[in-house]
Amino acid sequence: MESAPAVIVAIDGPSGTGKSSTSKAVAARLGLSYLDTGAQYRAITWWMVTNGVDVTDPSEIAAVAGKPDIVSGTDPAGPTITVDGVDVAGPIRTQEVTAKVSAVSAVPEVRARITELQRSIAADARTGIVVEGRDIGTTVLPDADLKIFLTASPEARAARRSGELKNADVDATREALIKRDAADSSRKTSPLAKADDAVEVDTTDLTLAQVVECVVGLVEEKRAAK
Ligand SMILES: Nc1ncnc2c1ncn2[C@@H]1O[C@H](COP(=O)(O)OP(=O)(O)O)[C@@H](O)[C@H]1O
Ligand SMILES: Nc1ccn([C@@H]2O[C@H](COP(=O)(O)OP(=O)(O)O)[C@@H](O)[C@H]2O)c(=O)n1
Repeated sequence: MESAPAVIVAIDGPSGTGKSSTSKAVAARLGLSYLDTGAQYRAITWWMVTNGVDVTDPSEIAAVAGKPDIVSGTDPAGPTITVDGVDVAGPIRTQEVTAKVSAVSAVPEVRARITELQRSIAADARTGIVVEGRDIGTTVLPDADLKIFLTASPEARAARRSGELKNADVDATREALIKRDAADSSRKTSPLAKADDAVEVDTTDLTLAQVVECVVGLVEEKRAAK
């Protein structure tokens, strides 16, 4: 029997809409690989900060964008991320990296490098892959079999995020999210955007389990039609 063709799923949307949790669960359920592209942009930002690069200067960022070696492990049960062999899963989630990542990810040389890495990881995924980010459906994998664009109200997103961070103030978290989304949506090179052929799912009043069911159903429909 021939094995099923690889299926490529792109999941995009603003921060806190449930991309990572949904993508991991869908990939695990369907036996697919999983790639968190936000973690890659956070990793290159962490490297810039650690190496004293002035992240307010795009030309300084561009000049060293090719230096760090970023490797992503794509098992949805235990995704990993290293920079030059160092495990950075923890350090990439600090407030400092979160505050600086939009500036670094807006630099075209950074996007070109990370996009190439993402495409090669997707091409290597034997059974297929769920790739989550901001520009996967529009730019990185425009021929994906299924594109999902997750949304949720800023209040729901801030409540979810501040639930994860100890002592986080919901209002401050909401303002920070809105600011980062605005930066990500307004940059020139491949901004956060819904692809014309993406299915939009508003997760404000859905549980994570409901979102996962919805996406698994859509992937299965696409697989059946392949
Ligand atoms: N539909 C949902 N309802 C409630 N909480 C959710 C839902 N989806 C995700 N979450 C929670 O919200 C937080 C942010 O989700 P995450 O998947 O990291 O979002 P994103 O990757 O879009 O930033 C996590 O703590 C996650 O468990
Ligand atoms: N495909 C992507 C994914 C993330 N990013 C950038 O990386 C940042 C962090 O992404 P993330 O997915 O870890 O963010 P959270 O929503 O998890 O907080 C975003 O705010 C964007 O600036 C991007 O530019 N393109």
